[in-house]
Amino acid sequence: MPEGKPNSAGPIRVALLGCGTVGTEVVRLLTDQAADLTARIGAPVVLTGIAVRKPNKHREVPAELLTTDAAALVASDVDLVVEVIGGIEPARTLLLEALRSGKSVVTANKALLAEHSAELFEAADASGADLYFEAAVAGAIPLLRPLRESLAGDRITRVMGIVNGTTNFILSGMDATGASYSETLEEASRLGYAEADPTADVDGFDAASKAAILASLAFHTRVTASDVHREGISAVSASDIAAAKGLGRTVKLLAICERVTETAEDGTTKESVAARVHPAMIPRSHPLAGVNGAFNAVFVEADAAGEMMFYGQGAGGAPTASAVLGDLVAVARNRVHGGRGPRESAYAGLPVRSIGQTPTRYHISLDVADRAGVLAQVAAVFAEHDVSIAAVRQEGRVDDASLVIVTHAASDAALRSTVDKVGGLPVVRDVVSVMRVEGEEQ
Ligand SMILES: NC(=O)C1=CN([C@@H]2O[C@H](COP(=O)(O)OP(=O)(O)OC[C@H]3O[C@@H](n4cnc5c(N)ncnc54)[C@H](O)[C@@H]3O)[C@@H](O)[C@H]2O)C=CC1
Ligand SMILES: N[C@@H](CC=O)C(=O)O
Ligand code: NA
Repeated sequence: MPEGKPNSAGPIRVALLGCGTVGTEVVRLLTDQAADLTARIGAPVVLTGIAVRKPNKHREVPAELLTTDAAALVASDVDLVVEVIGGIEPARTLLLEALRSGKSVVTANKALLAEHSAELFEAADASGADLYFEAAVAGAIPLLRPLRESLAGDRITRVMGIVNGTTNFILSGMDATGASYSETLEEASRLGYAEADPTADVDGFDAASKAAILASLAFHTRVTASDVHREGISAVSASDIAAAKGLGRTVKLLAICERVTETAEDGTTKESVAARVHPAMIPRSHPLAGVNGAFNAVFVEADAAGEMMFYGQGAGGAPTASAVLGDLVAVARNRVHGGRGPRESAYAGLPVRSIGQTPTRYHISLDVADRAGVLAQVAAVFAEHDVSIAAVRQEGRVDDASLVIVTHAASDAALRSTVDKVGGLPVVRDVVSVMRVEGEEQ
């Protein structure tokens, strides 16, 4: 259907690709809320087929709609394709096919969007179809629509928060009850929070994809997952959590997307963007410290609006399906009444900086010999590498002591070589914990 042309012909015909945790809930909401959806859209929604891989698996969905031929379903007479399969292929090929033939797409697939949004948007533009993906970042929380639409008149400078429910569930469990990493991960999978391969969660790939999507929207620049510095939580130990607690902090996996403005000597300014995902210690008084379980929370800072916080359920079948349905209604309304949602906006084309160019603060906890001069030796190594110390705490025990150091902002490379050298000092028994620090005054 050409762009903007209203569909007064009848119902909105929808194909659903995938029927796992999210897909099942999408079908439930479409069924339970059919009358309200019809009233809100101005036309009934008809689910014409559900593409699955295992048709004999028990599901609470109409069996007669199931098909294993996703390509044929996409090629059939539908207005809208909802994709909740996940992963790159076959989702990419199916959605390109749908968009090229003028069918609008709603997807929750952050992995795909963080790698292939350019070709997906190109295909959507060529046919005048819509591409909506609110569920792809922070589950139920309306975040992408505010960035794409509500804040389109402002200048966003920073987007920072917790965007992965599984890792937040694990870290808050470790912090609150000392629960083990593996037990909590199993529970997160059972509750439908984790990705099909939970490595995507714990190694930070999922959060990095989300950071790429957020940075692209916030800074009108194409940022892909490979542009995002990524560290997961698999190296976060019970000692890190204990060290954080001892300092009135907690550990969270953060996604941080920043607009960086540098002023040259001649007064000219140069802008770039930086995006990173890593565990960080934050003060327990910080609003993100109280975000527990599978909840997500994201701060957005913009020049005119100031600071905003978006909070809610970031994972799980029903919360994610809520976001999918919201997009489905928006796209269906566009079909019924004419018009089209926003296109990709990558006009700014800002360069993306590497983490090496983005200084951060660090917490380092060392087991050291309890003897005079240890602090001086350790401090000398920091000075030698130009890593400035902001605070030091030393606690003596009978024959050894712990030394906790918090640095001022330092580059990743400088910090790594400092820690390597400090770890080799004869007076240092063990480097107990090294972690970035966020959310405090510099
Ligand atoms: N579970 C959650 O909390 C959230 C998930 N998402 C995203 O939503 C998407 C779906 O996630 P879940 O429902 O949790 O995953 P899931 O693994 O529970 O469901 C995916 C389903 O797709 C099926 N599938 C795989 N290949 C297929 C194919 N070729 N044709 C038809 N079906 C196929 C699988 O058998 C599975 O049943 C993913 O992109 C995920 O990243 C986004 C936000 C939250
Ligand atoms: N696996 C993801 C699901 C939602 O995006 C998460 O844990 O956040
Ligand atoms: Na969302």
